[in-house]
Amino acid sequence: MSTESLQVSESNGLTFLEVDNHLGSAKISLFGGHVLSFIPKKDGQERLWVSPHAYLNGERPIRGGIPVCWPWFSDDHGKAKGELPAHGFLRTQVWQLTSSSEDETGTHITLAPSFTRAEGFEHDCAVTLSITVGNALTVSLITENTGVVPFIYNCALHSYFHVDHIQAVRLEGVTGDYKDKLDDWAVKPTPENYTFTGETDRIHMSPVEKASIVVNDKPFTDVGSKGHDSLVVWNPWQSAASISDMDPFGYKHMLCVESSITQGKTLQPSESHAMVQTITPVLR
Ligand SMILES: O=P(O)(O)OC[C@H]1O[C@H](O)[C@H](O)[C@@H](O)[C@@H]1O
Repeated sequence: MSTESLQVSESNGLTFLEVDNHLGSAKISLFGGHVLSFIPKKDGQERLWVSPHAYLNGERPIRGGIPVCWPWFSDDHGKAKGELPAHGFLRTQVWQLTSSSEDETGTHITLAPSFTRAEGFEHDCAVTLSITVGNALTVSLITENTGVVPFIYNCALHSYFHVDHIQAVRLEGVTGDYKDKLDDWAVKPTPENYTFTGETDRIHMSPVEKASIVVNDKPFTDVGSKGHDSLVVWNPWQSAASISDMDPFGYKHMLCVESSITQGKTLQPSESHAMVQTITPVLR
């Protein structure tokens, strides 16, 4: 069965899915099950950011787009930092395209990773990434316990959003307290006027359903989340200079707003859970 809005391409040993329908276009790498681009047709403006220095050859996780973090977030795997891969082992493996279809709402794609069991997480489960490219981009990360004992996992859709200039950005809709990774996890109230003037690495513990990225006082991208327990906000600022796949000024054009489960989600046998991020363009 063919899906006319979907083309497959190869480059540097990686396979990409290129989606182009009457509502939007997107590019997805099977390495990492990783969305790289989303351009809604209504305004033709890219919503995601990929570093010009990203490794697009399978050597490293891709810097930008929507990395899939699972079954742990960051280095929260219970071992010493560096002993296991940061953000888990899905973003560095080749995924399979398991289905595709199209209708008037857009193109629907499902992907599955090659394996879900590795050092640090040895449970029976199935993971599916379901992507719809339409007026909005919807990405659902579904985890199912296919075994006979409960397990606990964390995850994130670690989206890098394109912004014209980080100093012209305000994040709206985020409330409650956050844990500040840059200040020994001190708990602080979310600023009322949420702007960016330096390195930022925060786990917001109120699972707000909609955050809005406002650029030059105009809403640009809405980030909807469901099935999450937190929202991570990250910009490396000038420490981007020490990240090998970013350049020193890369931080100016990106903001990570990550729909996340960071407090541990328990799944009983046969239970499944979907964490969903919806990226909706706001027309100017
Ligand atoms: O460099 P990576 O492993 O892709 O992680 C990039 C970033 O991801 C998250 O946002 C974490 O909160 C940050 O502490 C981390 O630096």
